[in-house]
Amino acid sequence: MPSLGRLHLITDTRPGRDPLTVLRAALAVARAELVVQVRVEDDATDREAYDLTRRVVALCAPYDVTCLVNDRLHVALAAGAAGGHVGADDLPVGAARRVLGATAVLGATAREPGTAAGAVAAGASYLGVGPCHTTGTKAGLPAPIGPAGVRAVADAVDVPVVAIGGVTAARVPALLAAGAYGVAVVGALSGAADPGRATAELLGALGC
Ligand SMILES: Cc1ncc(COP(=O)(O)OP(=O)(O)O)c(N)n1
Ligand SMILES: Cc1ncsc1CCOP(=O)(O)O
Ligand SMILES: [Mg+2]
Repeated sequence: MPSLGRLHLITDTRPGRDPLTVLRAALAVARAELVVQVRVEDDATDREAYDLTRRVVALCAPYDVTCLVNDRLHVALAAGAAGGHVGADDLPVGAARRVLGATAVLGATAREPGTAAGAVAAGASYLGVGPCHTTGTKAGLPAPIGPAGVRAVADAVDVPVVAIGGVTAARVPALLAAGAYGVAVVGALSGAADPGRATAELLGALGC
């Protein structure tokens, strides 16, 4: 399995956003430190998810950047992505591993140590842990777990912990100190006036 990048860019496909422009800017700066997760709105069609993923895979290939697909593992397989990410409302981790195969990258969402250990035992190769901080990107989430919550999970598992939710460059040091391996962001790049510069700031905070 290839080593995992530390900066995970999750696509923002809300109306008015331009995920491919943001991706191009981030790729040029981050190169192989980047992981891209294609995440579409729940009401997007599989065809829309597939078309976007094909374009992302093509953009990532020259940089040797890993492309993952959120939730829709059949889209990941069909579009030639390196793997996927599942949470509590998606396929169970063990089933996701069977779908993707032994060598794929498989992320699972965890907010507490017991869930995290179970996900790793079932085949997760990394964990997305959060929300760490308040986020305006996804509604209906439980209260933020903060760096202390990240530490509790990181202490319980031996796979990379990727902190998510309200992550900014300024918040990265505390997350790393809590045991995070990397971070996943939507708004910090999608909402940035200069996504290339924002990528550089996040990488600098990550020590990349
Ligand atoms: C890296 C990472 N961590 C967590 C999530 C959230 O996944 P999930 O809980 O399934 O929620 P949705 O993203 O599907 O709305 C993630 N996507 N990536
Ligand atoms: C999908 C998801 N799951 C937990 S927080 C989150 C959204 C993160 O977005 P942002 O980086 O803009 O806070
Ligand atoms: Mg999900």
